[in-house]
Amino acid sequence: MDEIVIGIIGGSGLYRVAGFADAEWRPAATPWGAPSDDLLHGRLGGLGAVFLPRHGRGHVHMPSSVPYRANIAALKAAGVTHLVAVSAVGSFREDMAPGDFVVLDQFVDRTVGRDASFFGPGLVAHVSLAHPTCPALSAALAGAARAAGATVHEGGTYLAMEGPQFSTLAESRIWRDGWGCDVIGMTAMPEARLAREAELHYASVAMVTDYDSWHPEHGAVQVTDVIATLQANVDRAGAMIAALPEALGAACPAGCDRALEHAVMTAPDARDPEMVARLRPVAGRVL
Ligand SMILES: CSC[C@H]1O[C@H](OP(=O)(O)O)[C@H](O)[C@@H]1O
Ligand SMILES: Nc1ncnc2[nH]cnc12
Repeated sequence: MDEIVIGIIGGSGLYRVAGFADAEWRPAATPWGAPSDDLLHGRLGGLGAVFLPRHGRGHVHMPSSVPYRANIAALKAAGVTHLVAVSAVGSFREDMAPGDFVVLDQFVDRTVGRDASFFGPGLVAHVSLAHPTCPALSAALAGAARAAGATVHEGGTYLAMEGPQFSTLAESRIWRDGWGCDVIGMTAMPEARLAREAELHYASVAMVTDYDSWHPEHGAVQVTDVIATLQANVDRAGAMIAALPEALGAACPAGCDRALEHAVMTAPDARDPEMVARLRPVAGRVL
């Protein structure tokens, strides 16, 4: 296996991580602009590690305006091979309670108008997204979350809504009762799509903060509930991240790092040279 570099995208409430050795914030630039913030480079349990707060320090980016492509491209360019996304979610399930961690394995995308691919006219590619997360990294992440003392659910379907408003009662009921989704948030898409295009091993852990709007015995979600639960969980999230290097080990059986192997459709002589140059930082391996 090539040298592992762990990437962490911190969601709402997770704007910094403690425990990185040799930590240094450094700016980054990509063909898709600047990422949400500088990247925190360091070492974690002997491995290279890079942290990026999805909304920026101080929470300045809306879910709709997070520069998702720049974020994934900057992490890839920083050498990240294994990417863990952390996010806050509402729960559609009684047994996925506030404070619990859910290691996601599926996503339903209800976002609109976000830039969801690195590819485009002049360089067309179609990766598989049937299994959007890396099974080996997800198992390691679940182990790390357990080691940190969290109640962990392995597997869960995340409904990605556009936001920024929370869902109506009718929407909440459709996604829960009709579509069978487990949790809801506003950011995992297009992040998961782009991680796959960038051939990263990708795993996503959702921290449940509320029961969205459907639960008859809980009031509809308010941002104050989300923040209160996140504040109570931030140390646990930090402990999970610290435990990750030791939990890693099993080789990926899914070939996440070769996702582009047969994905590019555009004939070599029909490719737009500018697109090819732009794509090199994320897809250079197959171009
Ligand atoms: C602060 S409540 C709504 C906000 O929280 C989640 O953020 P993230 O996914 O980055 O943890 C949700 O997606 C919304 O952006
Ligand atoms: N109920 C909810 N809906 C969307 N995003 C969320 N983030 C945390 N709770 C949420």
